[in-house]
Amino acid sequence: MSTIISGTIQEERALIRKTVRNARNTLSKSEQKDAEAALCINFFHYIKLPKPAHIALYLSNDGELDTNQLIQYLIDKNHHVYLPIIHPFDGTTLLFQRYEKNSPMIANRYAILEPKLNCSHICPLYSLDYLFTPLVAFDEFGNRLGMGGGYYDKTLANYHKTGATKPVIVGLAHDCQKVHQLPIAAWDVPLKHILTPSKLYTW
Ligand SMILES: Nc1nc2c(c(=O)[nH]1)N(C=O)[C@@H](CNc1ccc(C(=O)N[C@@H](CCC(=O)O)C(=O)O)cc1)CN2
Ligand SMILES: Nc1ncnc2c1ncn2[C@@H]1O[C@H](COP(=O)(O)OP(=O)(O)OP(=O)(O)O)[C@@H](O)[C@H]1O
Repeated sequence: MSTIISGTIQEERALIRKTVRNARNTLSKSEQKDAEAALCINFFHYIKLPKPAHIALYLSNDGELDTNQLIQYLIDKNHHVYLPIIHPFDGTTLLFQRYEKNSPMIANRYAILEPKLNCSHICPLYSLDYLFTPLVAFDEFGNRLGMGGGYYDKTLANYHKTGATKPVIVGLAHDCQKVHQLPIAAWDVPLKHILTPSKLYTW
C-alpha cells in the first residue's frame, strides 16, 4: 500500500499509523487465518534456527499478523519462546521473558497479555537468536513505524549502536502494512529483515 502525505513529520506519522492500523483491522477473519498459516510456512522456509533457538515474538493485538500458531509450533519443536514485558521500573523499555504453555499471564497497560514477571525467566537481549518485532508500517527501505510508544526503539537503541549481529531482528507484518517511504525520526532503528505472509524482505 502507498500513501501520499504532507505536514509535519509527527502529523505524517500519525496519519500513516491511523491508515495502516485501519487497513490491517479491516482484514477478514479468513484473511487473518490465511496470513497466519502463510507466516508459519515462510518462517520455517526462510529462518534458519539453531536447536534449541531462543526467539522473542509477541502476542498479536490490533489486527497484527497473528503469531499464535507459530508460537505453538516453535514450543512443540522445543525452541524457547520469549514475549515482551514492559519494564516494571523504567516503564519505557522491554524485557523478554520465557513463555511456555502454562506460563502465568497478566494484561499490561494496553490490555496485551504478557508473562507475569519472573526475573529468573528473563533472557538478556544478547542471548536471543532472533527478535521478531511487531510494527504498524514499514517502507521499501526497511524503516519501521510502531504503535507510538517507542518501546522497541528504546530497547534496541544500544544494540543498534554496537553493530551486534545477535539477535537477528526481523519485523513481522501483513503485506498491506507496506508504504513507499516513511518519514523517519532520528531514533528509529531500521530493520534488515521483514517477514510477511508473502515474502522475506532483506536490506
Ligand atoms: N502485540 C504487541 N505487543 C507489544 C507491542 C506491540 O506493538 N504489539 N509493543 C510495541 O511497542 C509494546 C506495547 N506498545 C503499545 C503501544 C501502544 C498501544 C496502543 O494500543 N495504544 C493506543 C492508545 C493507548 C492509550 O490510551 O494509552 C492507541 O494508539 O490506540 C499498544 C501497545 C509491547 N508489546
Ligand atoms: N532511543 C530513544 N531514546 C529516547 N527516546 C526515544 C527513543 N526511541 C523512541 N523514543 C521516544 O519514543 C517516542 C515514540 O517513538 P516512535 O513514535 O518512534 O515509536 P514507535 O516506533 O512507533 O513505537 P515502538 O518502537 O514501541 O513500536 C518518541 O516520541 C521518542 O521521543
